[in-house]
Amino acid sequence: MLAELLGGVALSYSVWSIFALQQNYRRATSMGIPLIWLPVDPLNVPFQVIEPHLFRLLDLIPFQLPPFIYHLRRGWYFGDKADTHLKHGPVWALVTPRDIHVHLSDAEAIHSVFSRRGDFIRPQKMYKLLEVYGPCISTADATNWPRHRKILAAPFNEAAMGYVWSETLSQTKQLVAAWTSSSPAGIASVAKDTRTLSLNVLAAVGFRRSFSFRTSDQTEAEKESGMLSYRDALQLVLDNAILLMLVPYRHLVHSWLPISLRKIGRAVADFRDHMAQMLEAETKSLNLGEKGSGSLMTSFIRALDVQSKETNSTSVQGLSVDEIFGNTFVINFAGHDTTANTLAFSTLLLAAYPEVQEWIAEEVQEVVAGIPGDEWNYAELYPRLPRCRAVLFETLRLYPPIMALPKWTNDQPQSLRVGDREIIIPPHTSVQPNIIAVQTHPQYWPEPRVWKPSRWITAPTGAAEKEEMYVPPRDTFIPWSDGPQNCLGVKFSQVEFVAVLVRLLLQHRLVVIKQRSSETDAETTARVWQVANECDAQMLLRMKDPDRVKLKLRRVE
Ligand code: HEM
Repeated sequence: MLAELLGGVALSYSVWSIFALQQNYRRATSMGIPLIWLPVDPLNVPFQVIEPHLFRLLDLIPFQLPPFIYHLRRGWYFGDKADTHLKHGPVWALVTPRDIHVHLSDAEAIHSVFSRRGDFIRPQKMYKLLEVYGPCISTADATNWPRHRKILAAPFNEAAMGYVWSETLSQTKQLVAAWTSSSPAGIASVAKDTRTLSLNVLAAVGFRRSFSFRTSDQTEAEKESGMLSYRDALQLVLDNAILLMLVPYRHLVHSWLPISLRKIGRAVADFRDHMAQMLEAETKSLNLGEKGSGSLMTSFIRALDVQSKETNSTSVQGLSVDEIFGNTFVINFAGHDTTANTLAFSTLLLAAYPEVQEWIAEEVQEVVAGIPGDEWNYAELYPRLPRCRAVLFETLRLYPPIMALPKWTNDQPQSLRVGDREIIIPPHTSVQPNIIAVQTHPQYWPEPRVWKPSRWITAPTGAAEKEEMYVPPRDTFIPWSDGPQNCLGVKFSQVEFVAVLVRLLLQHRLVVIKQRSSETDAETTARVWQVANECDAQMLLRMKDPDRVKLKLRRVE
């Protein structure tokens, strides 16, 4: 009986799929671009659940599978780079029973999509899952997004960047101390340590919660007033973000649940309590006419104030308490693993290429020469470190945390110029600027697959200080997106990254621990390269197993 029922469901689903696929294919044909059909949509949730298991089986099949299988694998963008665009051109589409997904690698067409916010909209329904604590900038509709953006952007100013700089230097100093005293087997986990560093910087800068650095082997949870500390609660929340996006946290506190799930539920509740306490303390301080802590929270509460003062106004101007909580979470979510993963990729690559470390150290030594560490001034030093920024840019070019951005046409057909053609994209169609493709396209980048930070420095003069950053053609480098809805943390992540490199490489070098004494330098480099390029994409691009490479930090005189 059950088998018959399941068979019936499968048959109905197949019939519907064939019918819907045919309809979408007909709609897509009107664009006159190359089309690749898929039997199931990559965004189909049940498919997403079975996808990793399915591919574990498919990978065992010894003969060639039909070509469409390739685009069903999650994170296919990373291995593909610009290959599908080189085969089919700057615009092509995947057609599925559910939708049409247009992919773009033409920089000018991408620019047009980013600039026309009302024509190519952010699919806010897809982002709804981010509302763990409340509505936020990423889920706001077209009317509300400018209000969120204005309030959130205000505190990302130069004063805050100075704080990012000094806090990162202090965190990295502690990281260097921990790494130089690691066991002969090497640093336990570079990737976990860069996550800790990134979280500590966010907590301090965003929310004035300062924590000392601790390595991945120091696992004991800290308590604050009987709750998990701000950092531990947030870490657990972010580590389990995908689960929390699927299961509301109020369902994770029941006593009959396994302790591991209840712990997550507790952490979410504790983090909410921390936010409520911060809100109360900041409100009190502002009501007393004080300046507040100067954190993001201070800024948000000022916005809350605007709203309550304007009760006669019909239009909402500030943020509600739920929106403050929602945005606090989303800033942590958006700023944590993006930066941490980029630091992890760069650390491994720098270790694999000692000559790049020397190149960076040369710049750092020239710039900070004779200035004591506690007087390294952000405004003076940061602009004079283009080589450090070059390492960040080159890493993001090859390893962008978000590989393609989902945009959607509104309820009207949209015309888009791609090269010398004008195409008409049907309403409600997914249009994806293919970030990794445009950043690795040989039309824009020579030796596109080579990690070469020096490509970002123009007219090297030999004197590191006189060098300038290369500015690539518009929208050929877009890891932070572009246009009005670009990343709010662009400068934040750049300042943090540069400060890490300055502190790390001024007097130390990263060294890969050889697997055997006969391993040559070329073999070591190839091994690290392989680990850095075995990636998966859960929500963001990340290395599958970075700890397979063991590093140590050596002091140089
Ligand atoms: C290397 C580091 C980073 C990368 C590559 C990155 C990338 C991106 C991208 C591609 C978007 C656009 C997403 C979309 O349109 O769907 C975005 C948005 C955003 N990012 Fe970042 N990000 C980074 C670091 C940060 C940091 C450090 C923060 C905050 C401290 C941050 C906060 C945000 C916020 C709030 C948005 C939403 C902006 C809006 O909707 O108006 N990001 N980021």
